[in-house]
Amino acid sequence: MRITKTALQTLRLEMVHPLKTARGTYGAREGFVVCVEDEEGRVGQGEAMPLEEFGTESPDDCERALKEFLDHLERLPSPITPRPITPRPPGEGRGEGISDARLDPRQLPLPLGEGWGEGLPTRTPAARHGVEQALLDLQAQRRNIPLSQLLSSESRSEIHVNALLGGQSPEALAEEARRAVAEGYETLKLKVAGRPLSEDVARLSAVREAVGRTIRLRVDANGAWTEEEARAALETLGRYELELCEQPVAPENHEALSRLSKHPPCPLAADESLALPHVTQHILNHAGTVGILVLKPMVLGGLLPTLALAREAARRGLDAYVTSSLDGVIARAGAAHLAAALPSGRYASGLGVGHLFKNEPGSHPFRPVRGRIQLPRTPGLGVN
Ligand SMILES: O=C(O)CCC(=O)c1ccccc1C(=O)O
Ligand SMILES: [Mg+2]
Repeated sequence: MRITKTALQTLRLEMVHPLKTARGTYGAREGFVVCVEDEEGRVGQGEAMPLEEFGTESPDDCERALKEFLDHLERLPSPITPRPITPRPPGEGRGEGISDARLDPRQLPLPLGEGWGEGLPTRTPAARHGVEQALLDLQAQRRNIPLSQLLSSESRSEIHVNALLGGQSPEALAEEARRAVAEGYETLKLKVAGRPLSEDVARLSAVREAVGRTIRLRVDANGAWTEEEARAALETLGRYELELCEQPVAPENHEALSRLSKHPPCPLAADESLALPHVTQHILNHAGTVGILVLKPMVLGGLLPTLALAREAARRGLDAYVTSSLDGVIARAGAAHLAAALPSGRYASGLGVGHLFKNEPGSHPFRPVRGRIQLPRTPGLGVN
């Protein structure tokens, strides 16, 4: 494979209503679309949508890094020859499109191995994500298989997604929750914390009352509770039967996560913590810190490093699910292919956010229907 042409475009995503989280309020998102073309005229697409407060580079650093990556790709003296993907022998667990050895950063099948320093895979994870995704799209197209199949030969054909409830008042939330359930969603997610606990109790109880007991409810505190607040909040909110809570306390505070996990009213999931490599290592090495990882490919530096982390987590008995970081269709499409290729599909993915954007394309395969995304069977990413 030879890259004959590359292109970089800016992408601005306006939100219909600002999304309020305990970490900040998002009115718009800004990033880049990367295109790479091979010698036969196929085009691969990737997205870089930095989210600095979640540990990615700034938009300026992202743009600089993208230009460097693309310049490097165009100047490669010899064609990139991705090594053939060897199927795993039967009886060795899940079949893997990409074998574990090739997920080692130094063995990446793409010319993106450099820049993996200490800690984070790269100091510019969003840029790396964009370029890697475009190259993977191209690679899957050349092999005539969907991206999910390139990532795992046993990828699932559909994934479940959660509805993200953006409402503030109990009434607005209850209405949104009813609509989501009527549409077919079985898992709902609600942002909590950053407000008095009594408000969150009223909000959660309104949602639980609106949807009944069979619907899974997850909450996300975005790291805003102190350990004591988290203990009280989880105990109180836990009465409404929570599927899990994302990031109850500050990302670096793995001691608090471990203590909270001792008698948890619901399972705990690490999200922002995974932007801190030493905390991720701690979580992997110490069973019982948290049971679930929330994987954001944009923060983790791409689909392959994220898949490597998910497999490592599975080997250590941890579960994981994929969410976007409020990305555009291209990045969500990549994340959906990845979600289909994860070792476990037990937890719904956080990829149902398209309706939050003003300029979301009208019809595409990654818009959830009845709370599910059917992965397209077309080669590559499946986005035009
Ligand atoms: O999980 C979802 O449904 C949407 C993703 C989401 O909540 C999110 C979006 C942007 C930044 C952070 C987060 C988060 O999960 O904390
Ligand atoms: Mg979260």
